[in-house]
Amino acid sequence: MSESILSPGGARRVDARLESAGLLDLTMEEAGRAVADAVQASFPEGPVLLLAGGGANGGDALVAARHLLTLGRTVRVLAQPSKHPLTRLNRRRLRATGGEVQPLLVAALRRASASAGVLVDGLLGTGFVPPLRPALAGVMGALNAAHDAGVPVLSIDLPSGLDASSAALPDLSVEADMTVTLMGLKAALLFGAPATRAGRVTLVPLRVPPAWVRAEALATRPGDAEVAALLPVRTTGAHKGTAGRVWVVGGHSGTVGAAALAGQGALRAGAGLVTVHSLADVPLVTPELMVRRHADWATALPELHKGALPDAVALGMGLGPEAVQVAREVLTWGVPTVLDADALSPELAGHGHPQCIWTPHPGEAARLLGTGTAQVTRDPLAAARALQQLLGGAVVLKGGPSVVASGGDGGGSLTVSRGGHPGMASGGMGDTLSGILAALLGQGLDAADAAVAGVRLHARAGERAAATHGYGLTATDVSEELGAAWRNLLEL
Ligand SMILES: NC(=O)C1=CN([C@@H]2O[C@H](COP(=O)(O)OP(=O)(O)OC[C@H]3O[C@@H](n4cnc5c(N)ncnc54)[C@H](OP(=O)(O)O)[C@@H]3O)[C@@H](O)[C@H]2O)[C@@H](O)CC1
Ligand SMILES: Nc1ncnc2c1ncn2[C@@H]1O[C@H](COP(=O)(O)OP(=O)(O)O)[C@@H](O)[C@H]1O
Repeated sequence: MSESILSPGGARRVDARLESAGLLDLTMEEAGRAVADAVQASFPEGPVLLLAGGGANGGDALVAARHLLTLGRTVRVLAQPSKHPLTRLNRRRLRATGGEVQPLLVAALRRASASAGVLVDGLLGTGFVPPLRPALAGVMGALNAAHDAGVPVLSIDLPSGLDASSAALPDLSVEADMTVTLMGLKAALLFGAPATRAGRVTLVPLRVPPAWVRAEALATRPGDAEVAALLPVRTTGAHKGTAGRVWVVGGHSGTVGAAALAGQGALRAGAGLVTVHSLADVPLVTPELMVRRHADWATALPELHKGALPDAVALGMGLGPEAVQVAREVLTWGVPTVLDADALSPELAGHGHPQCIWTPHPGEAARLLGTGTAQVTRDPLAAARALQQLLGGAVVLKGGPSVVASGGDGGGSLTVSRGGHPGMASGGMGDTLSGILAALLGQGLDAADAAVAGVRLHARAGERAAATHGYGLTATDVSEELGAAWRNLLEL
């Protein structure tokens, strides 16, 4: 199922709608109950120590405490004073059902955590506005010390101290083993170092009208069944000429492998016929690949243009200094084109067309946007959107996970890919992706669908290959798993 990614502002606007419908109390009840169920399922032993901040995140913790009491757990709650009406109401409800609430003091936290079976972090959620005030810094330090001493930590909505919409790690944040996030995912749970603070993330969608959440979503994360529905389907009469003819334009002295890997990726992603065009000698990594060596691009490109054009092109992988010039000319053909590596230049802005897919990693994205890599990785969703506006077509901002931005009416769409594996951080992995994307374009998908499906296929193949090769994963290993990955997606 597709999941929404919410900004703090978006979450607040949904809350406001719930409040005006008189439903916010019920939603907090549902959230707190889901937290209690998660504690019960994942940390069934020992006393539960809950820390409640003054906002609704603390309110969720107080509701959870009440449900845990009714489940027979030993519960201890340390809470900050609160002005939030629902949080105050739930503090009264907890007391009325026999629960005790004590002030949130560092010394009390240290004492209580020594015997706790699990610590529930309900200090700060999406309402946190950095920088952290010193009073809570001591509490969070003691909480992290308890975690380091072996007490498992479950965070509500997101680890306290993280800015929900940022992939930059603050100086101090809670380190959780598990995060129960509510209504939608948060960027901080998906990208960069903050995501590593969250532990295992479980999304509790809450029974909120889905249209309210969708209307506020920054981006979505499609489920595998939705991705599978995008994949091309062949009739029994399919032949190599109808399964997509792909050209790879790339390779240069010293980087010929890049073009070969893209060709291999295209073949394994179902392209009927794949030809690598290069000025260098490209290794025939697989005999099914066709390779044409040209003397120079100035002669080769007009000649190629006179003949039958392919269904898709992947361009730029190891292509070298002439990449921009070559890309400019190939883009005039109007053929669906993937632009990668050396073809990712700001000089090409305005030269693309709607059936282009641009595939920068964060360093290339920074070069395209005229900014720094840190700025791209701090907010990959904003960077992907800005790249799409600059370049048009679809943009894949690569990473773990990758973001796909595409244009269209109503501002286009942003999606975040699932899965992948850190073993995919090895040279050539992006070349394989370019070949996959070109293969999907060649089989008739439009740029937006090819980007979403291709990125997931690549990630799934990476997961499969990593099960055998771990961190020793190569791009070739990933290519070899593409057929099985495709079948996996269809079987879900
Ligand atoms: N529909 C949903 O998704 C639902 C969401 N729900 C939950 O609501 C949560 C959002 O709640 P929220 O808006 O009340 O904010 P929250 O995260 O508790 O933070 C506010 C508290 O933090 C404090 N504080 C702020 N900045 C600070 C700083 N720099 N340093 C120190 N303190 C700081 C601030 O203090 P104050 O400024 O008031 O003095 C106040 O006490 C959300 O994450 C989810 O858990 C559920 O209830 C069910 C429905
Ligand atoms: N930690 C990770 N988790 C998931 N995918 C990853 C990870 N690291 C790299 N990848 C994927 O591997 C590919 C690397 O691309 P790129 O950096 O362009 O490699 P190259 O230029 O060597 O071909 C991208 O598709 C990226 O999403």
